Amino acid sequence: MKKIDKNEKMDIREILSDLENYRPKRRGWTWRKKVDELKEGPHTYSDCSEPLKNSIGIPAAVQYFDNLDPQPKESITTEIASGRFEDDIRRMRMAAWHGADHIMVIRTAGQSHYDGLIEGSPQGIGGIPVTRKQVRSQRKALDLIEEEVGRPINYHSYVSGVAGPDIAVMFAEEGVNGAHQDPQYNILYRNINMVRSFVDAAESKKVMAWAGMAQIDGAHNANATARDAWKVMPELMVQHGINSIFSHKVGMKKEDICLSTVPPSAAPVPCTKYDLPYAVALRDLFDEYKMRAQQNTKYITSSSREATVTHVMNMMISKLTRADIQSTITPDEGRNVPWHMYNIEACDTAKQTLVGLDGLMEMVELKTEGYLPEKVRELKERAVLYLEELIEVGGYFEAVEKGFFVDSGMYPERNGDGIGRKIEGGIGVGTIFERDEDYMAPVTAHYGYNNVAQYDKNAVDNPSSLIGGCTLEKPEKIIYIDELDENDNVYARLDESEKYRNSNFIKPEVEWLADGTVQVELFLPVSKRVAEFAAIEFAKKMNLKDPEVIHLEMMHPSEGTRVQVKGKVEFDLDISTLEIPPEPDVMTDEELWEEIEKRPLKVVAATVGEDEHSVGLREVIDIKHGGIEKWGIEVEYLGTSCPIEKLVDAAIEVNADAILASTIISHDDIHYKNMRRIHEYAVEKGIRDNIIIACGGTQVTPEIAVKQGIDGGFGKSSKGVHVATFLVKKRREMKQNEN
Ligand SMILES: Cc1ncc(COP(=O)(O)O)c(/C=N\CC[C@H](N)C(=O)O)c1O
Repeated sequence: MKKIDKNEKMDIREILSDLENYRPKRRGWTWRKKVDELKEGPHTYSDCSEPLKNSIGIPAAVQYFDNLDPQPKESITTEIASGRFEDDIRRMRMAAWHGADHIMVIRTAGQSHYDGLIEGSPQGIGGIPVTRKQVRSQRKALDLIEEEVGRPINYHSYVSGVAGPDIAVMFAEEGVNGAHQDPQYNILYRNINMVRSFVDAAESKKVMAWAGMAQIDGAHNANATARDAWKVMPELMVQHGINSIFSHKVGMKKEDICLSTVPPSAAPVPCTKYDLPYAVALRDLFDEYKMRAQQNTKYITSSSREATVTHVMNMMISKLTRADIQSTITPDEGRNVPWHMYNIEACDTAKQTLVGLDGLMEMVELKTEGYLPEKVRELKERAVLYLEELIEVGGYFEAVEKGFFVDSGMYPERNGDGIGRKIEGGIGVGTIFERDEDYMAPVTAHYGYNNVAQYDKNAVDNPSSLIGGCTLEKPEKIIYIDELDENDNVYARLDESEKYRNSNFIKPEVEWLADGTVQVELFLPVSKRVAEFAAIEFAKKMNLKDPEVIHLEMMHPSEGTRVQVKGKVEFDLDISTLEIPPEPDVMTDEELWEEIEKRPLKVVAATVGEDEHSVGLREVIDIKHGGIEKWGIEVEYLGTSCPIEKLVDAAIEVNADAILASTIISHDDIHYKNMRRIHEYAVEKGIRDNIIIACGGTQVTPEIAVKQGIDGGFGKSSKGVHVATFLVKKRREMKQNEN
C-alpha cells in the first residue's frame, strides 16, 4: 500500500478496497521503547520514550518551543468510536499525531449479548459494531498511520459477552493487539451465566495468549457502578487477582496482563487520601503485572474543564506509583459521544502532564511512615480478609451468588446490596457440556480436553496439523464476508457524504464527516433555569438546528450562568471562494537573535498626529508582549501625538535604521495621510533611501499603507515578530540594492 502524505486526507475508499486480501503486518502488543536520559533540544528527560517522526506537540510546544514533542514512556490510549468506523479512521490519524499509540474502539451498545460474530459494517450506537470488516479496515488504516508517525500503534477492542471466544479467534486472525477480557465483567455487568463466562474466558484467553495480545481486565467497571467508588477498593484487588491468576494459569504471560485500575474517587472528596494508598497497595500486590491506569469517570460531569483536572490528578497518581498504559477518557465523555477535538484534548492532557512531571520520582518519595503506609496495609488486609471469606463460603461462584460484589459497604462492612447472580442463572445458563471421550478439534490454541492422539499422537501439540493448519496458520482459510445489507453499509454512508469527501465543500463536524455540529459557549446574566431555555432561543436565532444544551454551570444564582449549546448548521462552504492572504512572514527567535547580535538595529517609534492610543505600538515594542526589543532591537520611543517632523528629525539625530509609526484614528483617512507625510518628509530631508518606514494600526490595510510610499504596513493582528522579521528582511534587501 502506498504511504500516506500528511498533506493528503486518507482515502477511505482505498482503505476499503481489496480488504479480503488484507493481512495484518504483525501480531501482539508493542510497548514503547524507553530512552534513558532522552535529549530533546536543550532538555534531558528521565521518563520518556523514542520520539515520533511526525507529530503535533501541545499548543505551547507549537507556539513557543518549535514543536518540541517528547513522548512519555507510558502507552497512551484514546477511546474512539462514533458509530461509523469509516469516520473513526480520520480521528485515529489525528490522535496518533497527538501521541496516542493505543487505539481502543468502543463497541456498539449491547454487543455483549450477540451470540456470534456480526458481519459487514453496520452503523453503531455510541460505539461501532465490532465486525471482521471493520477490524480489518481500521487495522489496515493504522498500518499506514503508524508509518506516518513512526511508531507502532496498538489496536484494541473487547473480547466479552456470549460470543467472547468467537471474537477472540477473529481478533487473533486479524492481528488485533489488545483486548479487554474478564469473565467477571460478563457476570456482574452483563448478567451472563458465570459458568459459561469462565469457560468462555479460558478459551478466549488461550487464543489471546497465542496471539500475544495484551489483556485489560474489567475492574474499572466496579468503580463506575459502586455507590461510593472508594468503598470497593478491597474487592477490586480481589477481582484483579481472580482475573490475573486465572489468565496466567490459562497461559498468558504476566507482562501481557494489565490491571485496569482507576483512582476511585474525585474532588471535592479528599481524593488523594483514598486514591494514592490504593494505587500503592495494588502495585505492591501485583508487581509482576502491568498497570493500565484508567481515568475516573464515575464522578465525571458535563464540565470538560473539571474532567480534565480529574485526569491530571489521576495522572499524578500514575506518576507517583506506576502506569504502563495511561488510558485517556475524553473530557466530553460526561455529555457526548466523544468528539474529535476531545479525543485530541485528552491525548494532549496526558502528554502535557506526564512530560511536565518528568523525573518526579527523582525528586520526591512516598512516605514510609504515617498515614500512607498505614492506609496501604489496611487496604491489603481488607482485601485478604475478603478473599478468605470468599473461599470460606465455597469460592467465587458461591460468593457472587451471595452478592459479595459491588456491595456499597467497605469490606468487611456489608450493606447487602451487592450485585447477586445465580450460579444457575443468567444468559447462556445450561450451555456448558462435558466434552465426550472422543472429542477432537483440529485447531490451534484450543483450551482444555482435545483428544487428538486418537488420530495422530504426533499432532497432540499441533492439532491443526491434522488439517494442514487452521485459520491461525492459514489465513486463506478465513471466510471473509463483505456487506450483506444493501442499505445499512459503509458504501451507502460514504455516498451520503460524498459531496464533502476530498472536495472544496466543507461543513463543521464533531463525529462524522459533515455532521454539521457546532458548539456555542454563552454567559447569560440570569438564573440557571432561565439560562437553559434562553440559550436554546439564542441558538435558534443563530440558525442552529436541533439546539441542545450540553452544559450548564451556575456562576451565581441570579447574576449569571455559563451555558454550552450544540446544534447543527445546515449550510456548507466552498473553500475555493475564500480569499486567503499569504501567511505572514516570520523568522524564528534564534534567527532574529543571531541577526541583531551581528548587525544591531535601531528604530525611532511614536504614535503620530493627534493620536493618544499607545497600546498597539507598545505591544509591538515591549519585551513583555513579545515586542521587537525581545531580539535586541534598540528603540527610541517618542510617545503619543508626535508630530511627523519630530519623528523623522529624531531618526536623523540617532541615525536610526527605521521609523515605526502607529495611528489608530482613521477618520478622513488621516492614518494614511500621516504615512504619506512621513515618506515625503523623509525624502525632503534626504534620508528616504536609507531608512525603513513601517506604519501600523488597527485600521491599517497593508496594501493601502504601502501605496502611501512607506515600506511596510501592519494591521491589527500584527505582532512584534512580524515587525522584527520585516525590519531585518527589508534591511537585507536595501543592502543588496546598494551593492
Ligand atoms: C471488561 C470489559 N469488556 C467489555 C467491555 C465493553 O463491552 P460491551 O459494552 O459490549 O459490553 C467493557 C466496557 N468498558 C470498556 C470501556 C472503558 N471506558 C475502558 O476504557 O475500560 C469492559 O470493561
